Amino acid sequence: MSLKKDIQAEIIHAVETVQQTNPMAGSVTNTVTINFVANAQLAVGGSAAMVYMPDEAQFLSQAGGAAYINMGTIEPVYEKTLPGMAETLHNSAKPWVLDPVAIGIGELRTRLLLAFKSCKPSIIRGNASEIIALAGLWGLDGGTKTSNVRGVDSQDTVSAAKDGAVALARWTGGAVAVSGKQDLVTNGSVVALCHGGSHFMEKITGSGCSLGGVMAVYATAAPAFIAALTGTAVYNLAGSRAAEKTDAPASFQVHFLDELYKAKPRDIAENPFDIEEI
Ligand SMILES: Nc1ncnc2c1ncn2[C@@H]1O[C@H](COP(=O)(O)OP(=O)(O)OP(=O)(O)O)[C@@H](O)[C@H]1O
Ligand SMILES: Cc1ncsc1CCO
Ligand SMILES: [Mg+2]
Repeated sequence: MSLKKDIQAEIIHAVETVQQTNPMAGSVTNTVTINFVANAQLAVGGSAAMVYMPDEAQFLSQAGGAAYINMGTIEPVYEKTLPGMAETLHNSAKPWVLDPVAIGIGELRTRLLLAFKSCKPSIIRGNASEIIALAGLWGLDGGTKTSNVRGVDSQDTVSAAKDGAVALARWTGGAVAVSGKQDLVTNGSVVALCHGGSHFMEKITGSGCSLGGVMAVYATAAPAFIAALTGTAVYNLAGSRAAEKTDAPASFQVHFLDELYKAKPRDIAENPFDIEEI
């Protein structure tokens, strides 16, 4: 079988396993999009739980099959919550997803993101500006501390983040997913370019945050690269289908959740992507 066919078979297996087993992936995630993250995790067949406190994060890290840390809005308590949570996940070889939202803003976020370097997130998911900036913050090739981060929305192209994504994946030994008009997903030796989605995904907040939460759900059932690809594929599929049903963002968000829920394993695996071995 070709590499692409192998990957598609693994995607089907990941989707079916999640739909059959309702796995829990706990999150510490931002207060802007927390509800959308939970709803997206439920729509693909997972179970969601969101916490803030250190002991609760420890509990979820052990109870869940994977976990999600999203840095979008941080609180002083996160200084106690997040480093311990990331260490527990790393030490217990539990898959975890990091979304370095708003990297570059503020001293605490920078300190927390630096501390995650040694905890090697299984999947790093971000838009292009965030991936370039994280590779720079961690001192890896392909990153630059002067990426065009301005807030939480990307100011860079996905292709500009390729070197940083590959360097991050080689550091963690996991996968990196860069979102945008096309999505780039890599494990450091294979780069997939994934197509689909809709421009409306830029007009609703949290399409990226919720994608990170969905990747954590798939990471309970599949290796990091497959989990990242599966999340990316179901988002592109559901986004394209939702855009056929509406011409405005609020109803797009409703249709999008419905299409996440309705997406079939084979259709997800067959959503278009190209593979490059590097
Ligand atoms: N112009 C576009 N066309 C098609 N799909 C898109 C487009 N922009 C974003 N997407 C899709 O939207 C999802 C989120 O990507 P995006 O880059 O907007 O994340 P983000 O900036 O981190 O979002 P947020 O921070 O609001 O959660 C991905 O599935 C991506 O494929
Ligand atoms: C808008 C916004 N601000 C902090 S987190 C967040 C959600 C999208 O990343
Ligand atoms: Mg984001």
